[in-house]
Amino acid sequence: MSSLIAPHSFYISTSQESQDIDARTIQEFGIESFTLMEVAGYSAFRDLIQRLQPKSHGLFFCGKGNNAGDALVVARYLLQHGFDITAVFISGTDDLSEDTRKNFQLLKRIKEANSSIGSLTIISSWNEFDLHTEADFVIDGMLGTGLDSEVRGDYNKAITWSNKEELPVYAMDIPTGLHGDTGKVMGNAISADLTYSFGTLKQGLYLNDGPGKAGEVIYCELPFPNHLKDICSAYLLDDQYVLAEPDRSPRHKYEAGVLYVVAGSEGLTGAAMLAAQSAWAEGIGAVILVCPHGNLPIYEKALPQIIKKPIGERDDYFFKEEHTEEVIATISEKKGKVLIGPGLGRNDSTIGFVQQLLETNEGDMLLDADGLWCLAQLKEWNKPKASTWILTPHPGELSNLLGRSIEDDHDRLESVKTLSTEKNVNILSKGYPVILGTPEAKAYLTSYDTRKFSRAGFGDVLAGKIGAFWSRDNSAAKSSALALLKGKHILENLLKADSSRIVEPKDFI
Ligand SMILES: NC(=O)C1=CN([C@@H]2O[C@H](COP(=O)(O)OP(=O)(O)OC[C@H]3O[C@@H](n4cnc5c(N)ncnc54)[C@H](OP(=O)(O)O)[C@@H]3O)[C@@H](O)[C@H]2O)[C@@H](O)CC1
Ligand SMILES: [K+]
Repeated sequence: MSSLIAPHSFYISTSQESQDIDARTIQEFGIESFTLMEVAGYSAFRDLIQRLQPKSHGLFFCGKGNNAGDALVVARYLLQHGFDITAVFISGTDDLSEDTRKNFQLLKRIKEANSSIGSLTIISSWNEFDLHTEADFVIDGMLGTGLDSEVRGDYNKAITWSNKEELPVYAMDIPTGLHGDTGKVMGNAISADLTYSFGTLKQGLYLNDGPGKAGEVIYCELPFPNHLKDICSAYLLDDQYVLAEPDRSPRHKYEAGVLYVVAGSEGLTGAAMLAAQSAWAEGIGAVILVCPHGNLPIYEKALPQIIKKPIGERDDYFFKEEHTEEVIATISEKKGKVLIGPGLGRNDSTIGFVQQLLETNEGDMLLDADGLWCLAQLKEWNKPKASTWILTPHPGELSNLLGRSIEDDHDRLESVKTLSTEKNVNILSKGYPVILGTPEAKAYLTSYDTRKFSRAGFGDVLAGKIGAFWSRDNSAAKSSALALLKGKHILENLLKADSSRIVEPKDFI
């Protein structure tokens, strides 16, 4: 069982899922759509008013669907607070959705009733909009989850105009033109500084072009009943719910966790060292490096604190099939987790060794680097029933495991969900975002910039950390999440001290 229970504010939905939750809240639960729109707009307003210059001038770009209605609610509140509002209806005002039409009436009515509030200017088509209009900010209420194809007509012009101006842009729900599921730009998309995501976080905000287009994402709660939100199966990873690290004060050396690192052939010992050092730095009871005997002198010198278990003969510099039994006996000595892969190499006999180990070792295994390559060569994955696996592929390795290329991050998300469920494994798919898939068909996405971790060596450090956390905490998902968040915190601190700093794997040990 996955132990990561995300609070509802971290639920990620597809457009269809959010429309279903909307519809069921209205029809089954009995909250009217007009009320939902009011709550959406009001919660965006509450945040916005703290960011905007008092009584400044906002341009509200509106479509004709409910996304525009959200923007008009914001406009009504800001108008009452003395802001000047220019509402530009890209498709005119004749064909507005029912709730949006009502909000349009309310906006006009509030101005008519109060002459002392801000000014209200209505522009009924893009053609009537003066391109030299001076304003302080843009509210994007053109298209939300209703986007169904590449952006059409004057929306394109409004997006291009906005992207050329230097004004801050605040998007309602999704930046116009960004696909809510894939995060791809549909021909053209507005670049927002901030996006208010209503009711659930929209998946597209975190995939492909999403992070670049959405800017900061703020979740706005809507009165959806919790049980309806449970159709979501993706979540944003966050410290708030990934529980604090397990207790670091060991009662007995081995009770604080044992990690076997099966790694490091000749010429590739650096990877094994990074992984072992990274795990050791987490203060676990023991890190036991299981290595080909010939490489022992290198490790004796470089890793004095780490227990070494040399395998085979003094002239064995890589793992061979004949080592399988000895390795199984070694990793069965004490209860622990096994990290296999860093710097193993791809010798035929090493591949045979790894494959035998995968099929016969009943314990829990974390497969990284060459370990994944060996797995990908197998037609069938005969994972022993009792064992839990965590796989940590980068996009190329994920492609190998799938036996096909991956188109983009949306494809990667779908593939990780399917593969982890079908194969009953945990998959930590590296990339931006990192996607953590569990056998229960749940996916957790990182929200910070993981691109700094793409250089060689970071994978070994991450694998060491996951292994260390896993050796102390029995949940594969939580261990993976703790390791990711640890990297995030270290990165934030390093960049706080020096924002231009080039980070290296050893910074994260
Ligand atoms: N439902 C609720 O309870 C709540 C919903 N909420 C809000 O509603 C939003 C969803 O609203 P929605 O479903 O009305 O769709 P929306 O994004 O406004 O656009 C639809 C219009 O766009 C048009 N159009 C489509 N594709 C296009 C393209 N490529 N290029 C150009 N035009 C295109 C299409 O017109 P067409 O041209 O097809 O006639 C259609 O009329 C959601 O994101 C959230 O903000 C919140 O208030 C909370 C409660
Ligand atoms: K929008």
